Amino acid sequence: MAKESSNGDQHTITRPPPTPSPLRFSKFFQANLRILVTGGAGFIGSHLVDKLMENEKHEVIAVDNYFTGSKDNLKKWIGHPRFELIRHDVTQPLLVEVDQIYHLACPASPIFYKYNPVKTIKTNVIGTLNMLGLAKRVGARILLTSTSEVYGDPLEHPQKEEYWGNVNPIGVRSCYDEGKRVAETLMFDYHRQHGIEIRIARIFNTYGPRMNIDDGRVVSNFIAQAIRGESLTVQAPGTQTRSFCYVSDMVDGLIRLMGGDHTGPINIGNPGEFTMMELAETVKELVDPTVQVKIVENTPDDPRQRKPDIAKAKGLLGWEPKITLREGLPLMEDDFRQRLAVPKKQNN
Ligand SMILES: NC(=O)c1ccc[n+]([C@@H]2O[C@H](COP(=O)([O-])OP(=O)(O)OC[C@H]3O[C@@H](n4cnc5c(N)ncnc54)[C@H](O)[C@@H]3O)[C@@H](O)[C@H]2O)c1
Ligand SMILES: O=C(O)[C@H]1O[C@H](OP(=O)(O)OP(=O)(O)OC[C@H]2O[C@@H](n3ccc(=O)[nH]c3=O)[C@H](O)[C@@H]2O)[C@H](O)[C@@H](O)[C@@H]1O
Repeated sequence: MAKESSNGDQHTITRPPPTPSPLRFSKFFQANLRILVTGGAGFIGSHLVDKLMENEKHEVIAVDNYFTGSKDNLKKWIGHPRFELIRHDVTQPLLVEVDQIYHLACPASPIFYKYNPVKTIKTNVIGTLNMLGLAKRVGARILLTSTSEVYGDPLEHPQKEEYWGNVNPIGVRSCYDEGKRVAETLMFDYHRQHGIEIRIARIFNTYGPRMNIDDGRVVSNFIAQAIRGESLTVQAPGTQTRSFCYVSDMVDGLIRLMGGDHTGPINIGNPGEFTMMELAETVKELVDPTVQVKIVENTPDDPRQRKPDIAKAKGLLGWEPKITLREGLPLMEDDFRQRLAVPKKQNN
């Protein structure tokens, strides 16, 4: 049986999806949807859990090894009858009965994914294989949170989903960007070979409350530095660009992608593009105009520019971001001030 994929593109399915068990089949119509979120104790994962739990017809299972995530992010759900938290490493097989899988587990900040690159690539490859095996066994739909880093240091700008990327296969970032590229390949191979229902989101830089204060990513670094009265560390040359998406917009995009008819990959991100120097100046203006900005050394293979083309997300999912950077940064500042116990000065 050959059928076109839901995107109407060249991806051919060779087998129909596995039939859900009779109990789960009836549940689709009568009872709760059981949803697994891997990496559920992390930054995006915990916001996604919050949103999924708002629907009383959802049961949510969060799985995490707490490498970069924390139980604290999920504390309001622990003990809730529709919620379950499992300490588990996705590089090991997982046996649960679920209807949907949001597969987020993977360290995302460059300083963390470079800390143990072999573990990062195992998480991307073996972790994704395990979650696809689970999806195959139970007939669940699975969504992978891939990344704009699959475009590497892009030679096309803005980046469309059709662009194949410019990625260093042996660099210090490869455990992450090549790891996610293999994860995407595995998703499509399971889709074509076994008929698994897949969804792939290519996420562009996302920020918001609950990021680790010492996460190392640029927005969390600048906000924490400005609150502490330290210099903002702009990595040279400072003209490199990124496009920043607020976390509630991201979660909305992921849920629409999971619920829709399109496999993706689909870019989910905010097309507003800023140089790192512009970002530093904006944080300085909003948080503390007296802090200094200093140029520090950069790390190898840092992409020079990044901006999503979101025509597919708009057209196929009816999604576009709502929160601008100037609206999102103060929401993150409030959260960081609370956690750092540094109230805003009256004259700021
Ligand atoms: N935030 C972004 O800007 C961004 C951009 C592109 C893609 N993504 C992707 O989104 C997902 C979530 O990113 P995030 O920003 O929330 O990062 P995060 O580090 O806060 O969350 C990742 C979570 O995965 C968990 N984890 C890591 N390895 C694991 C393993 N082997 N087994 C089980 N759990 C494991 C961590 O403990 C953490 O809770 C990641 O897949 C990341 O690649 C994020
Ligand atoms: O969106 C994505 O696809 C990827 O984006 C980020 O990777 P990166 O853009 O390198 O994120 P940051 O570490 O926040 O760096 C962004 C830019 O800020 C600069 N930077 C970083 C930190 C800092 O203190 N100062 C600074 O100028 C970096 O040189 C870089 O140019 C995420 O960390 C990845 O998980 C994600 O997959």
